[in-house]
Amino acid sequence: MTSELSIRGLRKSFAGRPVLSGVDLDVHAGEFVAVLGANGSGKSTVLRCAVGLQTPDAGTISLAGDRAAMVFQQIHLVRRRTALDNVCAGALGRLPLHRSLAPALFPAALRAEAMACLDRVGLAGQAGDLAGKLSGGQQQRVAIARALCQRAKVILADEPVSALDPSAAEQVVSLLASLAGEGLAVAAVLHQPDLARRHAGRIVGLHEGRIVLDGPPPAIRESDLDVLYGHESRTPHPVAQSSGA
Ligand SMILES: Nc1ncnc2c1ncn2[C@@H]1O[C@H](COP(=O)(O)OP(=O)(O)OP(=O)(O)O)[C@@H](O)[C@H]1O
Repeated sequence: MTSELSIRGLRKSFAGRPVLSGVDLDVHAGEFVAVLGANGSGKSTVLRCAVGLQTPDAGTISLAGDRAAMVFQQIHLVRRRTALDNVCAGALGRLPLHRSLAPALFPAALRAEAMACLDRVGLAGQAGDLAGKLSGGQQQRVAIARALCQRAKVILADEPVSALDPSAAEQVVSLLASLAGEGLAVAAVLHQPDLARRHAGRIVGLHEGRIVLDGPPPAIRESDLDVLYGHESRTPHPVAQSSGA
């Protein structure tokens, strides 16, 4: 398995308080990793460092491709633009400036690519709808299509379903799993262990800035999750790293 994202010895402190204390994590092509952990355990900081939104104090982050794309809980679409225009925005960084200034100037090839991305998330039929008129789940799928339009091989999603109802959440997590099935490397911070168990190939648990669980869902015991979320005082029993790391 190819490691598309490789994190080694990641450390980060805020105002002298350690938040990450040496995180090692690989995410491979074709893999959907769910990152679980209590509030404040450092999950978002790992993803934000991986995508370059935070600067680590120490450690290395290696990407096989040239970038990772990020999907957030706050979806950040331009509500008054169509779904298609929003997806095109994922490609703005690689357009010449004069082509990027307004949607009417976007090249036809980009529109076609954005359409294909919308099709991958099951929303080709909503391409012309204003983003602000779509449901929350549809908006998150548009944001995922926008990430696909960045042509990244790694998609990192930070609580992508925390604001969605259970049915939309299921759909979005299932979509992330299917994109991994197409060969992308996908990691998502989730606060829903049941969704992680149903859809992820691997669960990684963070506790006080360290990875303390790492394995396929059947290897993760309920008691391990209890410890992760602070229902028990002992540290979780570590699970062996999945193959290929
Ligand atoms: N930019 C920042 N400045 C100061 N402190 C920060 C910053 N970003 C994160 N922190 C702190 O670092 C700790 C870990 O934050 P992080 O967002 O990574 O945790 P998390 O596991 O994603 O939590 P949650 O589940 O609540 O989103 C928290 O105590 C948070 O307040």
